[in-house]
Amino acid sequence: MITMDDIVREGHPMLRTVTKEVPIPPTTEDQETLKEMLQFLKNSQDEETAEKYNLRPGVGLAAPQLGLDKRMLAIHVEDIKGKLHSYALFNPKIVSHSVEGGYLSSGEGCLSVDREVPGIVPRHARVTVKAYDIDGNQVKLRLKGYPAIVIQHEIDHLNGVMFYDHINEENPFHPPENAKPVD
Ligand SMILES: O=CN(O)C[C@@H](CC1CCCC1)C(=O)N1NCCC[C@H]1C(=O)Nc1ccccn1
Ligand code: NI
Repeated sequence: MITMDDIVREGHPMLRTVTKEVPIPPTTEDQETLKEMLQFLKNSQDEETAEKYNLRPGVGLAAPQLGLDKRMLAIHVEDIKGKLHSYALFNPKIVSHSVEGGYLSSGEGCLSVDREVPGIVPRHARVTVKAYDIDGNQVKLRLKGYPAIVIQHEIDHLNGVMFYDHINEENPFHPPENAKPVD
C-alpha cells in the first residue's frame, strides 16, 4: 500500500518534470499503480486507517508525487453538495475551461510540501477534461467547484507546476479579477 514514505517532497526533481503520457491500453502495472493511488486517498480519508498508517488526509494524488514520470492522477473528493467525485485517470488533458476564475478561500497545500504557503491560488472555475479511465476507455469530465480545483492541482503536478507558483507575490491574498471562491 502507498504510505507517506512513498510521497516525494519539495526538492525532488520529479516535482519539476513534465511527465510522459502512458501507453493506452494501459499496462497491468500502470493499472495497478493507479488503483493504489486511489486506494491511498480512500485510506487517508478513513480516520482509523489514516491513524494506523500515519497518513495525511488527501483529496488528490499525481504519479510524480510517487517519483513516477507518468501522466496519471487520482482524485477522491466530495463537492459542496456532498456528491463524491472519485476518478483514476491516465493522460488527462484540460480541453476547455471557463473564463471565470475560481479559488479555495483558504488557499492550498500539497502532500509534497511540508510547510504552509499562504495565499490565494487562482484557477479556472470550471474545466472540461478528456482522459482515459483505468480500463483505457476515453472519458470526458466537466467539473466545477472544489473537484475542479483539485483536478487542476493534480494536472499541474503532471506539468511540474506547484500550487505556490500561482500565488501573487505582491499581494498573496488579492483575489484575482473575475474569480470567485468555490467554497
Ligand atoms: O497533489 C495532491 N496533493 O498534494 C494533495 C492535496 C490536494 C489538494 C490541495 C488543494 C487542492 C487539492 C491535499 O489533499 N491536501 N493538501 C495538503 C494537506 C491537506 C490535503 C487536503 O486538502 N486534504 C483534505 C481536504 C479535504 C478533505 C480531506 N482531506
Ligand atoms: Ni499536490
